Amino acid sequence: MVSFNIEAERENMGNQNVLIVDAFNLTLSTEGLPNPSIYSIASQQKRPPVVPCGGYTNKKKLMLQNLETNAAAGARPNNCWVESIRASSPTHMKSITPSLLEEKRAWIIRHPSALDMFHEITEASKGKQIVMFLDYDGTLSPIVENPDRAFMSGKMRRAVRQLAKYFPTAIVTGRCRDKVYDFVKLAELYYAGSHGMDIKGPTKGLKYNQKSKVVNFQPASEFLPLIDKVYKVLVEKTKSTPGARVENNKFCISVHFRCVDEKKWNDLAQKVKEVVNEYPQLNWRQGRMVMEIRPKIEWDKGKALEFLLECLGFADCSNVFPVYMGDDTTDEDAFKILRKREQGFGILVSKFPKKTSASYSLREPDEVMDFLQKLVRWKRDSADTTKSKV
Ligand SMILES: O=P(O)(O)OC[C@H]1O[C@H](O[C@H]2O[C@H](CO)[C@@H](O)[C@H](O)[C@H]2O)[C@H](O)[C@@H](O)[C@@H]1O
Repeated sequence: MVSFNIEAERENMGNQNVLIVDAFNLTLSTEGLPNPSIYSIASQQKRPPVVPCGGYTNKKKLMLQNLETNAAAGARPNNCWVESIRASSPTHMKSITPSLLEEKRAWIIRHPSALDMFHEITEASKGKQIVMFLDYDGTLSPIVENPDRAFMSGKMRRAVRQLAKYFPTAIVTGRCRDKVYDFVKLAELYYAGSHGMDIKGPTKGLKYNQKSKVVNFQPASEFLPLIDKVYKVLVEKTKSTPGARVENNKFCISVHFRCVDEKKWNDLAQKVKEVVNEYPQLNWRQGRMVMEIRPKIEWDKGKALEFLLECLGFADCSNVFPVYMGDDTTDEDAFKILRKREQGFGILVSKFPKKTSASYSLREPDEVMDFLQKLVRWKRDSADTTKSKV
């Protein structure tokens, strides 16, 4: 018998109702199962389930159908929710077995290390302007229990500062913009806080493109009073759950599960959902051990990336090469945009195989730093070569 970790994420976005089940993370007996490659189920009412390729045993089929039914009914089965939260931020790979290792190898072939593929990446960028987009938590800073103490190292800050000397660089985060600025402390960057709902350009002058505009954009500003109100309601409602923490991210709210006893996760999720259900203008998504409550508007990290490219004067350019690095489900919106535009690359930061639209992977923030430093050296060296030829 082989057991897998679980990841089942329900994205509850507007009228979408999507359940993604990641087979890497699904705790199932896989005895006699075919290759459990990554699959997803789009669950929309009245639409028949999309059955994953390949045959599955009845037991697995049944479980998938149950998940489907639950998602369509707007409910998440309790054990599924717990597993989904647990797997949103795995700390170790359970039961490493030959077939799991095989899966991991197959995943790495599909999403090779950006460090190993450095030459290919820089070759593909030749003649184009690289623009860097960096998520914060789990990408520039390691994941820690206390969100107020998610500091990035001095070495990482130096790497990002160097990076911004050569490439337009933006921090794109779920956090409140001011808070992430307090962590990063670099005035020469663009910052997109609250999942891109609060965007501001550099306050210290780096001008990369004649056409670049001054940036100050808040597409969800009318939601501010509502977010403040719901934040207070959530603080009140969750105060009886030991370890629960509610974070006001200005245009969105995070409810943290990381320090809550696993036995209380269902209960906490239920409380949060009850509050959110009271406000049809809001919805929620699951992040790493967190529920993120936000305005129901068509705006996300992917839209923020496109907006920033436009501000930088690269709206309809073919000579731009955006690179987006992130570790979380919300970063997938940006990875998808890059795929759609067929420009640049997404790099997923994860030690564990995950369903992703990113092209490459890096295991952890230290590898992100190595990649950024390498990019700076490459750019510097190519600038020196050009100079010596002149
Ligand atoms: O878009 P991001 O920059 O990745 O922000 C997403 C959430 O990040 C933070 O929470 C995460 O990091 C915490 C500190 O390491 C960790 O304790 C938590 O479990 C993670 O979910 C931030 O605190 C949240 O508000 C953001 O929504």
